[in-house]
Amino acid sequence: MEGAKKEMLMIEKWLNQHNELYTTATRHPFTLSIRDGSVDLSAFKRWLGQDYIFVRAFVPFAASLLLKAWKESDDDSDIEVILGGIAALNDEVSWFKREASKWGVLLSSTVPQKANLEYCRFLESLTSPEVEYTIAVTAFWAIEAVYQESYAHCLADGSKTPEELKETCQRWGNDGFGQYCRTLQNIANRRLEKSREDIVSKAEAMVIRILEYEVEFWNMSRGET
Ligand SMILES: Cc1ncc(CN)c(N)n1
Repeated sequence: MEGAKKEMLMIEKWLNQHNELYTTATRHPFTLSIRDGSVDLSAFKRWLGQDYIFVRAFVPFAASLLLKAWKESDDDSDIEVILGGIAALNDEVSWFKREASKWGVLLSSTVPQKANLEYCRFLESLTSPEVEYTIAVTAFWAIEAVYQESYAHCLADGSKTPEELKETCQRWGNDGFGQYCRTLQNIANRRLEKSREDIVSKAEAMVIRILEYEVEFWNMSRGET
């Protein structure tokens, strides 16, 4: 419409403001090496073992988010979206077990590295009832979005992703997961629009921390820690 200026939504605004950090998280050398086919398979196996541990901690966080949505959300459909996400995580746990056995990664003896332990501890802190739904759902979106963006890039035009890693990339890079992340983003934006200034600032700080944790998580694939 002529003359009408569209207000930028909160998350879009943050992604512009923190573009450098977002790009570091979503175009990390590890995922770029998958995309260009130069990936070191031992790095991939390290990532696989560590991510299985992370996902196991992510499930209780998602469950706590479901409880917050039930208590605090102004829209009933949020619960269905989050429940769908939890169902996908159920599949994800089974997939990790199958994939680990395919690659000879022994999950039972995989020791969580420092960056993973710290990220999991952070997730656990977000399960507290004192953490508001708006903050938690924004965190949930950010965590899922980094994987979606990173792995979709491994499948996009010009990628040379090895055949045996395409299924991994599909898991988070598929269109359905992309749509799910956009729905989470819409929920977070809707809540942020209605939130007090201090909640919005807290949510922004949360997104920055998550992007930093995600970068540290990818860094673990180098196996230096
Ligand atoms: C570290 C991390 N971040 C995000 C996701 C996507 N669920 C994951 N599996 N692992």
